[in-house]
Amino acid sequence: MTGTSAALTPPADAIPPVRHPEAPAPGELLGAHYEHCFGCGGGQPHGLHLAARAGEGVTVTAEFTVTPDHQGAPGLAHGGVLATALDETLGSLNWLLRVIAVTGRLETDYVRPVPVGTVLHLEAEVTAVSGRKIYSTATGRIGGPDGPVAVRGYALFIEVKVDHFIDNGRPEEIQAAMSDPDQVRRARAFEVNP
Ligand SMILES: CCCCCCCCCCCC(=O)SCCNC(=O)CCNC(=O)[C@H](O)C(C)(C)COP(=O)(O)OP(=O)(O)OC[C@H]1O[C@@H](n2cnc3c(N)ncnc32)[C@H](O)[C@@H]1OP(=O)(O)O
Repeated sequence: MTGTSAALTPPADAIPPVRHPEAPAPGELLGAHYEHCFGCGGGQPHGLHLAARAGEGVTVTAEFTVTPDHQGAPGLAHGGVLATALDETLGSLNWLLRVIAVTGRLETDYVRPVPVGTVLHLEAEVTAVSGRKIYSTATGRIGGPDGPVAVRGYALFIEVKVDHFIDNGRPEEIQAAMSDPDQVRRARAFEVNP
């Protein structure tokens, strides 16, 4: 069974997404937006280390290798970890819009079990924008980029100001991220257009 709730159906007056003119070129790796992000950061030994690449329009592709650290049942990926991979891939789309946004709602269909050692091939696209609301979908395939679908995700991201992070994040990490001498890395920690 598949499908999404009404909250994930764009309203009639939603508009198509507009790729930012300075978005990374199709084929370019996006890189980690924050070293300590569980989804993409290199500083998380058991994280997903998901690598996303810009596609055409407002689309991305990404890969994530399931390791023994990501198990739920013996030899199988944990469903929450797979949701994280979808969330991270969907979240990276907002970089192509150059909008700061957080996940408001994420729905997931689990279609096939995903064994440890599998490379999950993800693709995602923004389907519509309505004010602060960004609607997007993703699929994760196994056995290759054209292999069978194992997971699907549907999300609503909500645009926020950088204050969302500054006001709500733990001060230690906020201070550390803001005092990073690298201006681009400092901006991307908060997913801000540098
Ligand atoms: C290179 C890599 C780059 C970057 C790559 C980055 C990848 C990151 C991937 C991971 C992303 C995350 O995990 S983000 C972390 C997980 N998410 C969070 O922590 C968010 C926690 N929630 C919140 O802070 C808040 O609820 C917000 C910001 C989402 C919304 O609060 P708000 O700003 O007060 O806005 P609010 O008025 O409530 O909502 C605005 C509109 O959205 C709708 N709305 C809000 N929430 C929902 C919802 N759950 N389901 C349906 N609709 C919703 C409202 O009805 C309203 O519609 P209308 O009345 O206007 O029609």
